[in-house]
Amino acid sequence: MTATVKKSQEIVDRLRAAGASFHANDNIADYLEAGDLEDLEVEVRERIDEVLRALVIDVENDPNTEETARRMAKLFLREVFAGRYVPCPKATDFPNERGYDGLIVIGPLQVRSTCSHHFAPILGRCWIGVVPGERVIGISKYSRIADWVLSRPQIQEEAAVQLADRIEELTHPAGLAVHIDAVHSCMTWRGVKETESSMTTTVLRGVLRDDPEFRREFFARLSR
Ligand SMILES: Nc1nc2c(ncn2[C@@H]2O[C@H](COP(=O)(O)OP(=O)(O)OP(=O)(O)O)[C@@H](O)[C@H]2O)c(=O)[nH]1
Repeated sequence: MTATVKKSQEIVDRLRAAGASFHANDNIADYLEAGDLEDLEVEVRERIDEVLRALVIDVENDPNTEETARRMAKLFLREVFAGRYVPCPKATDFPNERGYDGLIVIGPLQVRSTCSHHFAPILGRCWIGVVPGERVIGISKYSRIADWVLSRPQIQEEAAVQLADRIEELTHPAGLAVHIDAVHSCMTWRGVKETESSMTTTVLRGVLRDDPEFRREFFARLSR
């Protein structure tokens, strides 16, 4: 093993010493140091190269796959799983000065994720409903935070709860709804090949869970 191949173990040791969870959909940015991601990218590239060779692909002579390990390392660490390795986007909050107490619905937000089980893409739409409390955040931040939570290996139920938790921590709303409707390519592209099916999940909190009028209004406002 080269020195860089030990980087993941060094980070795992740090996480274990801190008692921190590092499941596929956990964010570990607080435990990374300057230069770690660059070293991890080298390590992941080397290990994926081994996987390609184990798949009996001639990475030395096939011009289409000779750079695939490098591309996949970047894809995982910097793109589709970036939400594991970078901190939550900043969301400035503002006072809800005039006391707006109606429902705000943001969406559909385009969401992209990856299922933890087969690492197959998940593509879908997300709607966020908020009945504000004393503070509000800019509406673009819902999209940024959704992308941060979903850019990890996920299962949809946990993604919806993680997204609701983060919005709740940031804004302490009187009511919150997170609705995701997504197509899982582990079901459409492989396996049962159910090409027409999607999965919907809804997390309801506060008045959006307890008040039937708010709940009805949220579902009525979802644009299909
Ligand atoms: N609950 C839940 N299940 C999911 C999600 N994404 C994928 N799955 C399912 O999780 C299961 C994966 O575990 P296994 O049943 O061990 O996988 P498998 O034998 O390859 O399953 P098949 O897809 O039926 O071929 C599959 O049934 C997937 O369809 C998700 O977000 N939530």
